Amino acid sequence: MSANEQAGGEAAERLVGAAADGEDLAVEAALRPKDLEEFIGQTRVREQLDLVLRAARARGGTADHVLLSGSPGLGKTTLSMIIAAEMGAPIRITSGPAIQHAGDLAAILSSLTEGEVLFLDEIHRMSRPAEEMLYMAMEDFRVDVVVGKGPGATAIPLELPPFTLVGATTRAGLLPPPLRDRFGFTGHMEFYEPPELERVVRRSAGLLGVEVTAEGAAEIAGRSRGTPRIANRLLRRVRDYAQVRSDGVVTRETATRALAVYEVDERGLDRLDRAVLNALLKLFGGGPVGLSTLSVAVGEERETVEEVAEPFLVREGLLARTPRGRVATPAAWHHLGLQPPRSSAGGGQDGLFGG
Ligand SMILES: Nc1ncnc2c1ncn2[C@@H]1O[C@H](COP(=O)(O)OP(=O)(O)OP(=O)(O)O)[C@@H](O)[C@H]1O
Repeated sequence: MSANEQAGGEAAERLVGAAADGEDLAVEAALRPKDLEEFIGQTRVREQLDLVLRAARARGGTADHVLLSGSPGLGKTTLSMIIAAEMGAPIRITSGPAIQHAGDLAAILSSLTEGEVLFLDEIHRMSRPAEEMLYMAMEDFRVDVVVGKGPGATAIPLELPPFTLVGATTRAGLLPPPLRDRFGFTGHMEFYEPPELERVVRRSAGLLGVEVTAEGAAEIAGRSRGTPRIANRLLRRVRDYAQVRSDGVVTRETATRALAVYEVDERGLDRLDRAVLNALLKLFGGGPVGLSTLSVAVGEERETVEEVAEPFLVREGLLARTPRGRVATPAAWHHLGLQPPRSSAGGGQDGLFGG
């Protein structure tokens, strides 16, 4: 298991981790919007996709291949299902890591029906030979199936029905250009704004039969790190709290109390995030400090700090990665209610953050 996967696994266990955990998988199907109209936010991608799909429908053809990039939990799987639904087509779901041999991909491709949507999650993690087979399949709707080995091996061409590939990746930059170029449309999914997440929370509460006030939804939305999956997960934990400790209604107060129990603060930071900031501010005066030293101080693996905690802290403008080490921003001091020391306030010292 790579450091990346390990960190991803850790993330899945966190209440604010963006990767899906077992409970998410069980309830997500019920919470997924079924068409573009119902899909909240992502205005640009939604409008662009709407045009692509309408045009394909008007031509009576199959939609172009679509690449969706963006962090986990932003709705890539949901959008792929919507694409299939809008095209009135069935969908087949698989992922890059599940396709280790070109033969695995050939088996899937050869069983597709005309117009079917093939959703390939984590497309950047496919094996090289499978990737090369995919180039031809995407462009010419044809694959060469190699039979036999060594000098006697022969390639048997196999015609495929036209299909739509929807590829999803957290890192579009990792895709080889020949693969990227074969997608007719690329949609980049952004993190959601709090009002959009508020709508996600209210919609999900409706589907789960949970009563939520506008303030309650806003409180959960503000702690959801721009991610619908996290918003839905926090909603379920707040619902539990509301059922056990109050009258079942999710208000601002129940949300605040429940998320205090789960150690998710008003900005969506959890125990690990705060431990990193605390160490950086209290032990190292705001930095700069090296990643290894910081990790030892927190009692976590280097990879956990770097891949699980830091990306969100950087995104939130609380921590900066500089050539000299990790540095806290003035916002970090403010968030933890601490006063930056005048002379050694991390970036303030060298004017990185304007003193
Ligand atoms: N725009 C949206 N409106 C409402 N709910 C959404 C939206 N986007 C995502 N969700 C909800 O968030 C959950 C996670 O979405 P989804 O599984 O599509 O994310 P993903 O990007 O495919 O994640 P991963 O990369 O981990 O596979 C789903 O339950 C879905 O209901």
